Amino acid sequence: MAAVTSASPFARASPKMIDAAAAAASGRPLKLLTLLLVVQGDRVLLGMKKRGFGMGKYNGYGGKVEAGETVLEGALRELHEEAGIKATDATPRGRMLFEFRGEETVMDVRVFSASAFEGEPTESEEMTTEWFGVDKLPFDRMWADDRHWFPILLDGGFFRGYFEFEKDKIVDGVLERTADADTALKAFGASK
Ligand SMILES: CNc1ncnc2c1ncn2[C@@H]1O[C@H](COP(=O)(O)OP(=O)(O)OP(=O)(O)O)[C@@H](O)[C@H]1O
Repeated sequence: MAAVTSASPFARASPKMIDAAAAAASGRPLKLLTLLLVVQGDRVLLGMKKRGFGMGKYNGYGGKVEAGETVLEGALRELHEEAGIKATDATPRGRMLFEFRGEETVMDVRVFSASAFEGEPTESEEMTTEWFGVDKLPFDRMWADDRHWFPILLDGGFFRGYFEFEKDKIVDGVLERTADADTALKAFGASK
C-alpha cells in the first residue's frame, strides 16, 4: 500500500505548498463535516449518494456536525441515519480541508474509520450500502481526493490534506501522512 501512497502527486508536500494551503485556509469560514469509513478486513462499506451534494458519487457516510454534539457523535449519528448501523470502534484518522473555487466557505472534513458495528447495513433515502474489496474501490465514481488518502487509511495511517476544487476536479492540493491523529487534526491554516 505504501507504494500506492507515494505515487500520489499530493503526497510529497513541500513546505512551500503547505504554507500556501495554510494561507488559503486561514481566516476563512469552515463548515464542519464528518466522513466515516467502515473497513472490515479486506472490504470497505461505501454508499452511493442519492441526492444533494456529491449525488451519484460513492463515499463513506457522513454529514454536518449538529449543535450540541461532538464530531465523533456526529459521525456516528450520520452513519446510523444513512446506513442503519452503529459503529462501536470508530477512531479519528484524518482531516481534509476542501476549497471550491468561487466559494468563501472551506469544508473541514473529519475522517474516521471503524471495523466493528451493530446492525445490518441498510439503504436509506440518502445513500445505498455496498461492500467493495479494498482492491476494487470505485475511485472513478468517488470524489477525486479519495484515491489519494484511501491508501493511507487502509494502511492504518493518519493524514491531513488541503485540496482546491474547480467543480469536481482537483486543481491543487497537498496531502501529508502524519504520525498520529492529533497531528492530523492540526490542519493547515485552520485556527482550531
Ligand atoms: C470534495 N471532496 C470530498 N471528498 C470526500 N468526501 C467529501 C468531499 N466533500 C464532501 N464530502 C463528504 O460528503 C458528505 C456531504 O454531506 P452532506 O450531504 O452535505 O451533509 P448532510 O448529510 O448533513 O446534509 P443534508 O442533511 O442532506 O443537508 C460528507 O460526508 C462529507 O464529508
